[in-house]
Amino acid sequence: MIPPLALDIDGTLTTSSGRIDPRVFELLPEWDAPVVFATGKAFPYPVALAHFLGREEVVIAENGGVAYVDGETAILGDPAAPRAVVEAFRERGGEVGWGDGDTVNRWRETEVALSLDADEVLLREVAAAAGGDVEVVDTGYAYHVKSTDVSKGKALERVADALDLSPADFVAVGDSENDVSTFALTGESYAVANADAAARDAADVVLDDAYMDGTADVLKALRERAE
Ligand SMILES: O=C(O)COP(=O)(O)O
Ligand SMILES: [Mg+2]
Repeated sequence: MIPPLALDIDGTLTTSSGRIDPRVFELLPEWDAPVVFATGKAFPYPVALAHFLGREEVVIAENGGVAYVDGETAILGDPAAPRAVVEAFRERGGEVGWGDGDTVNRWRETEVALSLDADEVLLREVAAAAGGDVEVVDTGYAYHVKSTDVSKGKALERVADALDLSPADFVAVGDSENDVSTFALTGESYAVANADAAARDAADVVLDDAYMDGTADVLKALRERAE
């Protein structure tokens, strides 16, 4: 049987330049099991990806702060503490760094994402001063200021339950520290070759190939195994 998938987006379904790899549109529309997009990006991004793949929209956004399955949205984190940290960071001269409009944060419900150009040392200092409830996660694409009790893994437990599955039924592919909680719960976990140290350590297998080259290899192998 073809297994359900829990797929990270940035660094996993993309090219090295951050574009969605065209093989996503070949391999995923016909995948005959649930596909959960589990991302640090805001809610509309994975919804749009699922929509334009013609798939059911089953998504985890904001590193687990938002989950959507069976037409129901669950907000799984309180934005107050992360927002207060970013406010204090700004008061000390820090900049979120996305420029005017800030579509990165516009639709965020539970956390705040900052550009990698932001002052990381100051951000971590301000977050540490807030006590243990807030953490800074570096995905390689942004710094995320989030509640410590929010994770992609916890959200996957909820989504899997709604699908009458267990997280252990899933195969996960990812590339960064925000995928570690997913890797801990899924039956099989793969880190693409571009993955950071945390994801490499947590994965069952570190792939030889990077970005979608690695992910496509996993998907092809899973399909062959199911035949
Ligand atoms: O938006 C980010 O920072 C990372 O997103 P990802 O979880 O899909 O890799
Ligand atoms: Mg990623």
